[in-house]
Amino acid sequence: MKLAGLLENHTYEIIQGTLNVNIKSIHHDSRCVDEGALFICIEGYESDGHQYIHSAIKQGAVAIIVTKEITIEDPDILIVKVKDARETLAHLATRYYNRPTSQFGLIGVTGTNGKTSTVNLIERILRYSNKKTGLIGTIENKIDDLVIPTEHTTPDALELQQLFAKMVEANVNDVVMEVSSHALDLKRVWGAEFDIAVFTNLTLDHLDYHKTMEAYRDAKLKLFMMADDAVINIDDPVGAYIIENTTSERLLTYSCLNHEADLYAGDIHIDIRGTHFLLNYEGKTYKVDIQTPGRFSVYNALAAIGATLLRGVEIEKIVEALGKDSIIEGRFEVIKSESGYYAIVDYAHAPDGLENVLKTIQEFAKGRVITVFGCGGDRDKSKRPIMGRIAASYSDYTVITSDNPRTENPQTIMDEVEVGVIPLKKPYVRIENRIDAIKHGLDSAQKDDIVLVAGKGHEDYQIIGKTKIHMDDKEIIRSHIQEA
Ligand SMILES: CC(=O)N[C@H]1[C@@H](OP(=O)(O)OP(=O)(O)OC[C@H]2O[C@@H](n3ccc(=O)[nH]c3=O)[C@H](O)[C@@H]2O)O[C@H](CO)[C@@H](O)[C@@H]1O[C@H](C)C(=O)N[C@@H](C)C(=O)N[C@H](CCC(=O)O)C(=O)O
Ligand SMILES: Nc1ncnc2c1ncn2[C@@H]1O[C@H](COP(=O)(O)OP(=O)(O)OP(=O)(O)O)[C@@H](O)[C@H]1O
Ligand SMILES: N[C@H](CCC[C@H](N)C(=O)O)C(=O)O
Ligand SMILES: [Mg+2]
Repeated sequence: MKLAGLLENHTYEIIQGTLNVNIKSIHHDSRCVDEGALFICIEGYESDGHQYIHSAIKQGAVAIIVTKEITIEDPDILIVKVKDARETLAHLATRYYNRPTSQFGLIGVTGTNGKTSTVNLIERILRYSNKKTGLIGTIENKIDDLVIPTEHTTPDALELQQLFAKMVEANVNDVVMEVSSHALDLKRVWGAEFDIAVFTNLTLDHLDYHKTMEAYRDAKLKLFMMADDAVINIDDPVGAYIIENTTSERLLTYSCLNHEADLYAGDIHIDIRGTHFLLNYEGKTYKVDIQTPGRFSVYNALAAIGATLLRGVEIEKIVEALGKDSIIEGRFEVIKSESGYYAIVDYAHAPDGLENVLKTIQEFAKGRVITVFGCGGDRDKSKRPIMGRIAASYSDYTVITSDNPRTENPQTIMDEVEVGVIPLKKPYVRIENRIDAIKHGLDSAQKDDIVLVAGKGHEDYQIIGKTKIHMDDKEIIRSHIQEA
């Protein structure tokens, strides 16, 4: 493919060489460069792509895109300068793969919590209505039944467009994806043609990256400048801000508090196995049953209902699909022990998520609540004492442990969590080893107690330093208790 065509409608400056060069592949990682490749240099958070130009050329790169002044001895190498390498990467990737998102319906879900849950519900509803789907998210990527493992919630622009192109090849009708705030800020979804954008909620998280809640909110808002239609939670104050600023033409609002919303859920009943509510839509009432407990699950269901309605699925079919299959891996998964207590594995890893899950548990807990949790390293530190306070206030006993410490000292992370726990003057313990912590939580439980194991949900690993070891909360629980 000629670079001239790929760069059409983009601003750039040729430093040396001719645009007539044939590009066989595009890479931003020098380690992947092969013969005939275009190498695009990104100034990143950890390193600078410009450092790797020479090794890229050695490996066969014929063209380099830069944002800095550089000189190269080989006059045959094409050098092009652009202003924003991440935007250029997305522009090139979109064109290289022939604008795949113009070939299917694309739904993007953003918000602090509930993206994975909502995306999976949407996929299940669409599949239940006989659509062929693609899914991109935290747990995995999927093309119809084919599961593709993933590292990121939202892949980088190159990987993303390549994945979209595979979805086109597989003739999918609809793709539903999680769009993280990092992805929006780093232009990973730049150039994707969204039909629908969904807003779940905005609460404290990721301030290590965005610095302020306003910047975090405005990163999320970008998705609502890219989509034709939008589905918005108006119970979250940021919903109004999005409605004010979005360029989407058609809006569907949802709420559990405001009868004026397009989709309103009332008469909510929660038990340990699920949630039941009455949905008001276009003057009619529908009884909805989902298999995840909690008000937050009602919000996720409403978001999924809104998105699939906009994709043309009939309301009756949607309600039927939700009733059949709405359990999501690692999201409020319940394991009952033979001796009559329950363990719940959940991915709550931010204050709002943890509070929602614990409030839900309070609604049906007959015995004591024991919470085992920690916070991830190299991530927003401000949430640690807040999560500590929330855990201790809603639990009878708190076990502070390690999550993914990454390059931080786990004891320091636990110290920061403990700062929030201490003032509540309730029983707690620190056990760094997560396996021992979970076992201790379970051993402390009696009939009717609930042991919440939070933070890692579906994750089957623990990241210590830069190393991943196998660790699976559900597996640990199942091997330690007799299941009922
Ligand atoms: C802040 C962030 O998201 N950073 C991501 C980003 O890094 P970066 O662009 O700054 O890249 P860098 O590592 O500094 O390297 C700069 C450039 O040099 C290149 N390079 C590097 C080394 C080399 O030998 N040769 C080479 O060419 C790299 O390919 C890159 O182009 O691009 C990298 C490659 O795609 C990602 O691995 C990296 O994810 C980091 C590790 C990360 O942890 N990101 C998390 C926070 C994230 O994105 N999370 C969200 C979910 C959040 C949520 O749940 O809401 C997600 O969407 O997953
Ligand atoms: N709508 C919601 N509102 C608040 N909390 C929620 C909601 N849905 C789920 N949660 C809580 O947040 C946790 C994470 O949910 P989920 O994985 O769906 O969110 P996410 O937005 O995909 O997270 P991530 O940013 O890690 O991808 C759940 O395990 C649950 O505890
Ligand atoms: N997508 C979230 C996942 C957090 C999961 C938790 N187990 C952790 O490692 O902090 C993040 O990157 O902040
Ligand atoms: Mg997710």
